[in-house]
Amino acid sequence: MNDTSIAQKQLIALKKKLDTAIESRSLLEDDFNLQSNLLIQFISKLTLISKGIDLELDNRLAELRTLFTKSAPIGDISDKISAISKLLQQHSITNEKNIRQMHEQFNQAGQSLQKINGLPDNLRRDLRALLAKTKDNKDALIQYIPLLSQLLTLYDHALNTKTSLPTKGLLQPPALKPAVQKPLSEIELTPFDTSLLEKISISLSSLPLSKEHTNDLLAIKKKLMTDQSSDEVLHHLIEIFDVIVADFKDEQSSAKNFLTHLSATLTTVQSAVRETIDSHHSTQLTHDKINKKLQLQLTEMTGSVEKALSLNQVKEDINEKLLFISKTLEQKSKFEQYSHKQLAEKLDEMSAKVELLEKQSKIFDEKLAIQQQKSMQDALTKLANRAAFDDYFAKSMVRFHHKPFGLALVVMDIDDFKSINDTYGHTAGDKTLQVIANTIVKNVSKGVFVGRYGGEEFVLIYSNVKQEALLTELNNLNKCIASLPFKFKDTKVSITLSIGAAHVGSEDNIHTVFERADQAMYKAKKQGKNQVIYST
Ligand SMILES: Nc1nc2c(ncn2[C@@H]2O[C@H](COP(=O)(O)OP(=O)(O)OP(=O)(O)O)[C@@H](O)[C@H]2O)c(=O)[nH]1
Repeated sequence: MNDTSIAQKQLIALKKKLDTAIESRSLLEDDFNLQSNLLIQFISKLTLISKGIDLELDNRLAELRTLFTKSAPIGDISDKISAISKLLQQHSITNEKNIRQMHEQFNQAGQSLQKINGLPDNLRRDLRALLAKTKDNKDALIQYIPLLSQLLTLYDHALNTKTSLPTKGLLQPPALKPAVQKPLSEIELTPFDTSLLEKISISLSSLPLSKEHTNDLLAIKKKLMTDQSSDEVLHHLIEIFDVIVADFKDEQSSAKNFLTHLSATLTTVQSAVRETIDSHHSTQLTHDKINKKLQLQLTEMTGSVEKALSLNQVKEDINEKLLFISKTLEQKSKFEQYSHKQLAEKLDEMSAKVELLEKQSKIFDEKLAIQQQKSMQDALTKLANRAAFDDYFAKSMVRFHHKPFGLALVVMDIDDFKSINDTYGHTAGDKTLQVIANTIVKNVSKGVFVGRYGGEEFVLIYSNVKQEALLTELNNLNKCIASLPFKFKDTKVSITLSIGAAHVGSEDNIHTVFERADQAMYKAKKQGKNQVIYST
């Protein structure tokens, strides 16, 4: 083989190597271009998402994109990326702060809405469900948007029910339009808003007044529901204030009387005790005197015996001294009788006073107990009220978490109760509430807590019940209520309940279990009312 052919062979081999290197380089270039494109696309998307959040971030992302498009040196790209990372880190901290703030604002606004009196039950229920959904912080601000929209809808409903908005919270109440001055005759003839009257009437039912004043209030309540011109309503409202003030004054003067009696009796008992102590002192002194006299007489007698010269003289002396001693003893016995009698009289007097004091305290204790019972009792149905329910349920939950037992909560709501009020009047509505309350009490097992949660909603707490037994009892109760022979204005009316029930589980707290029972009741309403739904 000559030199030329060797060189040619080497040339061919070199060309092959060169071709392979070019191919690899173009593959690498394709790969790099693909990755760059992907990165550029990613940066573009990131730019779109973060657009408007921060101008500096916008600019830096645009610069990074240009660096990639120009295939700039990796050092420049890496510097840009680290600056962007720092910015994003700051944003993440601000974002977390914003989420926390939004969470607080959201809940504050929800709770402010909850505090408004007279919200319709379904609105209140929806609000409770919404607040339960936002109990924990969300991961992103964006998740609050649908929740905020729901909250705004609830505020809108609340506004439409014409209740006043709270002054604090997410939304401020809209500025009121200046009232237009109407002619006096027109004002007097304007009928009063009946829903407002209903609310006043419901609040009146829960006032814990004395029996006499409660009857007065009931009479005014009746008039309030029939006379509805502004003038008449105003007059009845003043009457109501008068009754409340009179009850308050009675209560105050009865407490004052008791305290005056108590103070007088205490003073007499105190002076009797002081007198007894004084007389005990003087008795003691007299006793000591007599004892000393006796001692002296005995010593004298011993001395005269020792000094006597004859037996006759001893006899005479002793006789004389014994006479003195017997007189002193007689004096001592009389004195003792007298002081015993005096002490007994004083003790009798004192025990009579203490007895009186005990009687007065007992009366006051009973009054306090009645007052306390009233504050835990619903005035209309005489069932336990919401405060009593909260207290009982909280205690039951504590017991349950200490040692689990068959604890179940039931929420009941009268179906279409508004139409009873609207068609047959508020008094018929009140009567219905009373009859239903009595029927519930009569038809549930012994030991079940029965309370009026508010409006036409009742709650039961079972302390030891299994699911099957609970459902049997609730279904029977439901049938019993549905078959009650209500008759208003000669029309037979059937009234039904929607019932939701749930057992307490180890993970539950007061709110979660109430929510489940309430949701079950709501489901019963949605599925056609007059039924029991158990939440598993
Ligand atoms: N008479 C009377 N009515 C009351 C009392 N408390 C609440 N209400 C009325 O109960 C009604 C409840 O109405 P809604 O919340 O619309 O419920 P509903 O008509 O029962 O409808 P559903 O719950 O969907 O079956 C309102 O008209 C309240 O005024 C009360 O103490 N006495």
